[in-house]
Amino acid sequence: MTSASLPRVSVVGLGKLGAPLAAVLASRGFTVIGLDVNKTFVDAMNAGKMPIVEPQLNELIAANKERLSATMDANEAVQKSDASFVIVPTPSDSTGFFSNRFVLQAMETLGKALRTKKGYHVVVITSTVMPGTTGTEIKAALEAASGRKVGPELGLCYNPEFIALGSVVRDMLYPDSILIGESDAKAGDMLQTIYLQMCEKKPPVQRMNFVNAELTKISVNTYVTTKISYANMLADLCDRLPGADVDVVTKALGADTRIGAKYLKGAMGYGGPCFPRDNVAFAALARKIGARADVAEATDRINNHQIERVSGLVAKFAKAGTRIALLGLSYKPQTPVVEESHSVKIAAKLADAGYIVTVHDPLAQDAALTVLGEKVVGASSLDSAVRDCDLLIVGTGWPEYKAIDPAWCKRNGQRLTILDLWRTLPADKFADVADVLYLGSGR
Ligand SMILES: NC(=O)c1ccc[n+]([C@@H]2O[C@H](COP(=O)([O-])OP(=O)(O)OC[C@H]3O[C@@H](n4cnc5c(N)ncnc54)[C@H](O)[C@@H]3O)[C@@H](O)[C@H]2O)c1
Ligand SMILES: O=c1ccn([C@@H]2O[C@H](COP(=O)(O)OP(=O)(O)O[C@H]3O[C@H](CO)[C@@H](O)[C@H](O)[C@H]3O)[C@@H](O)[C@H]2O)c(=O)[nH]1
Repeated sequence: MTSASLPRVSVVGLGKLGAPLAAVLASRGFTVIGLDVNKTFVDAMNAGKMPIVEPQLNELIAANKERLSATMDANEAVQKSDASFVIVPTPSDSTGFFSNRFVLQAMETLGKALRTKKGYHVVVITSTVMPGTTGTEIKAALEAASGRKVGPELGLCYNPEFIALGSVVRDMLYPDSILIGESDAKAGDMLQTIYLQMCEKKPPVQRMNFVNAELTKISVNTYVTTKISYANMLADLCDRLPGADVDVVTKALGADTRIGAKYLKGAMGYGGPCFPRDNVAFAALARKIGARADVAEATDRINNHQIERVSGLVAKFAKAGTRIALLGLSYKPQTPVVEESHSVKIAAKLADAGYIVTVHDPLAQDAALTVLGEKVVGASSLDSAVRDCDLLIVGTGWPEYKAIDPAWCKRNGQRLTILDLWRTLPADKFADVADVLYLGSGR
């Protein structure tokens, strides 16, 4: 299809997910206009360089700027598009539910703008929302603000993305499948057309009603985290069984095609903006409607237990007052994001227990120090962090840490203990100067 014959798209919310979606759509021939309430993001998109760490994002924006613009004016965004993807935050509230307050604000502004727009328009909710809310409060807010009924003149879809930070562009171009919850076939058809043009290989498209799509999104994450917590439960067992090695066991387990090898690394557990909150929301929903969610609750409990598991291990090797260097603060390598990072939680717990904690991260050190405040000290360099500690913890498996020089670990006649929570360092390389202890490996 030529650009002129493709639906024009607006993307509401130019954050970690919205900005890459706008760039990927433009790169596949769509004319895209971004809308955000944050002027910095709008100006940055128009200047061709977003302040977001994501591989290929700024290259795609620069290469496709003739089809990509941004505005703070909802009227302009609506007039210049046929479909609007809404990708605004849905933070967890105190009950564990995702709050729709920003989505509802977006329905209000988009709806008002739609009053003066002629012709068909589809509103696509991409933000992760609680099951049962697209067809109720979100639809009602859109209809009230626009003065139109969802139907032949106004489509509504729920269409979550299954992207992981650090591979957002690739995940959008090569998804396993596309999930569409639709108000009616006309809305779903338009969204399917957009995806079949956007994705490099034509993925299977799963179309259904809103609530099934909402439940599928949250179920994918709760199921995948169940695999991770299962691997961590095994790792805990392996810690205590001489000769056991969790990597050997999970490799063999993953070879069974009913189980599969992905997301089965028993190590520190999952963090980040999505996984930890999804089990909490799932369980809160189940409680509210009188169902049981034992698996989701256990998955969350095992994940939270990882912090105790590590602090218990530290206490075996070092007393309060010991100088500890904790390397890696982001919730996974290659991102500056520290939301729900186990490393940051471990740093806080150890500092509260009286250890003297120095922290290091290639990208996330500033973000982590904002959370941790004066409890810990930020390292001036990797080498000084390693040289000036009595116990070393590798909390996030950044590849950079493989290059740590064993000479930095030399201590006058003493051997340095290194707790390597993701099995990042090659233990043999340090054999002369340090004891590298891996979690999940029975001693
Ligand atoms: N980041 C991820 O890995 C990921 C993956 C899948 C799903 N999600 C979901 O996508 C949604 C957005 O996540 P994110 O990480 O991109 O958030 P983000 O905080 O990085 O970006 C959100 C953007 O929305 C803008 N915004 C807020 N209210 C607005 C409004 N009324 N109108 C226009 N813009 C508005 C903000 O200024 C910000 O730029 C959430 O529901 C999240 O759960 C995120
Ligand atoms: O075997 C594994 C694999 C991952 N993790 C941890 O799981 C977390 C999440 O990792 P990842 O999936 O790479 O990152 P996210 O960007 O959080 O993406 C997840 O969350 C998004 C938001 O819902 C979804 O869109 C994605 O499909 C889903 O993978 C990280 O802390 C990882 O260290 C493990 O502990 N063990």
